[in-house]
Formats: sequence, C-alpha cells, structure tokens
Amino acid sequence: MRVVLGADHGGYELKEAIRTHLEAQGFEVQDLGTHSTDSVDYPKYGFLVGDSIIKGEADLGIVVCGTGQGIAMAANKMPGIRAAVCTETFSARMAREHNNANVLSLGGRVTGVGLALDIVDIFLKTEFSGGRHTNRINLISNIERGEKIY
Ligand SMILES: O=C(CO)[C@H](O)[C@H](O)[C@H](O)COP(=O)(O)O
Repeated sequence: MRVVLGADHGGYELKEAIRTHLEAQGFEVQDLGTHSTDSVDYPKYGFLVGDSIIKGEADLGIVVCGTGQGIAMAANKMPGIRAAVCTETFSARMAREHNNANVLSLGGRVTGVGLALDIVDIFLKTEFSGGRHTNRINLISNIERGEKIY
C-alpha cells in the first residue's frame, strides 16, 4: 500500500514517527513535508496530500498538524478527499469502514505517539464495508459536483 504523509511544524515530530513506523512495516511512504519544526502554514500540506491521492499517486494519506483540525479542513476542500480527525481507535476504524475516509488526520499536540501509531495501524488495515454506506458517500460526492441533493 502507498501512503502519503504531510504535516506542519505542529505535526512534524509525530509525522516523523509515523514514517519510521510505516517504513519498518514495508509500506511505500511518500513524505511531502514539512521537514523541520520551522513554522509553516498547514493548508499547503493538506492540499499536497490531497493532490497526491487525487492524482492516484497514493492509496491513503495521513496529515498531522497541532490539533489535526486545520489540516483536515484544508484537505477536505479538495474534491474526492474525505479526511477524518481521529483521537482514538474506534473512530479510525469507523472512518474507514463507514465513511471510506482516504485521509487520517492527527494532532501532534493532542495524541501521544503510542496511541497515534495504533490509530494509524487500524486506519490502514480497515477496509470500507460498502453496502448502505456507498450511497451516503455518493451523496457527498454529488455535492462536490454542485448537484443539489437536499
Ligand atoms: O493545529 C493547527 C490548526 O489546526 C495547526 O497545526 C497549527 O499547528 C497551529 O495552529 C500552529 O500554531 P502555532 O502557534 O503557529 O505553532
């Protein structure tokens, strides 16, 4: 599986830990930065990760900022991107199983490394269950295409 990573300075250290963790497991990892703790603007990294997925260069993405909120908001502005902020494992599993999330968003100032890596593992190994959830995902896609569905 190909995984793309992006983070701002608030998520840099956790992103580094995630990259090391995933490479040790044999994932193909693309790290789009940032590459230091120097202050940067998180939207750029949310957009870069979203763009990589949209172009088919990665299967799933992981973004990290201070809280996971801003970078998820940025990524979610991109058509086809469904970024889920997760602070525990149940939401990470449901985000894949029910929401077919293609980006996991974590808070480097919120979640410790041990729990974050568990969240990552569950997010990456869980499959979308389809069925009744497919139509709900399609309704989100329809809005992205400007269709009125409500
Ligand atoms: O948490 C964030 C927004 O959701 C961002 O990651 C930033 O890390 C945070 O806003 C940056 O704050 P700073 O005081 O500029 O380090």
